[in-house]
Amino acid sequence: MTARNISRFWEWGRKIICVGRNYADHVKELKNALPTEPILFLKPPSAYVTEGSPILVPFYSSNLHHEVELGVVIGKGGTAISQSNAMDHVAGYALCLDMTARDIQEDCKSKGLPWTLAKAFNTSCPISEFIPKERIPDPGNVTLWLKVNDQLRQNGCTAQMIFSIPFLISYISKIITLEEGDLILTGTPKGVSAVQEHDELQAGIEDVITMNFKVNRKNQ
Ligand SMILES: CC(=O)CC(=O)C(=O)O
Ligand SMILES: [Mg+2]
Repeated sequence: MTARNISRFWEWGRKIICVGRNYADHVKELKNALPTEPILFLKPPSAYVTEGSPILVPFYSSNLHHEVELGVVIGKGGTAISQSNAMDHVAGYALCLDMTARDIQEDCKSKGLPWTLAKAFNTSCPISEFIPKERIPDPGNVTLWLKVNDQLRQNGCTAQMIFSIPFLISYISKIITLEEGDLILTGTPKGVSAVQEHDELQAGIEDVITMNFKVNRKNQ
């Protein structure tokens, strides 16, 4: 059997674990309460979409939002990983969008229902190429940005995260065993907004990477 290549981790069928409300400015813009512990939810591997394929608006939503996030790709699995060892479990990073059907999320929140329909639909996790760990020496201090049709909507620094990457790896791995190829989405800074069919999204991490996606017809 040929060895699998971590640079195509999205083909492995591993977990996508997402952290919500990890930036105070985004918590404020959505009028949510600041979390005292990380808020976690999952996306299935079928949520992945890579450049060249479109983001599809789910047929049941009329308010699809972008959320630009730093993704952490796990290179070495583990359970109850300590914060001090956490970065040894990281293979690299990916720039990610946590596409969110905001109208559906608000409805789920008001009814006390899970966020699956709002967060886990096909193409809800656009990702960049794999970024080897060495290319981001300090993931706790990099700037992420996102433009819609050339207009800057999000521009935030990972230094503003409420829960750091080592803390998140340690916290998550006490609850959900991490495996090689898993991806952790670390939350979005402020500036989330709606996208429409035919919009063009561009996002980047400083001078490390950029990625482009088109928004396309409804996903049904
Ligand atoms: C309110 C949210 O959708 C939480 C989330 O995903 C985030 O990044 O924050
Ligand atoms: Mg998010």
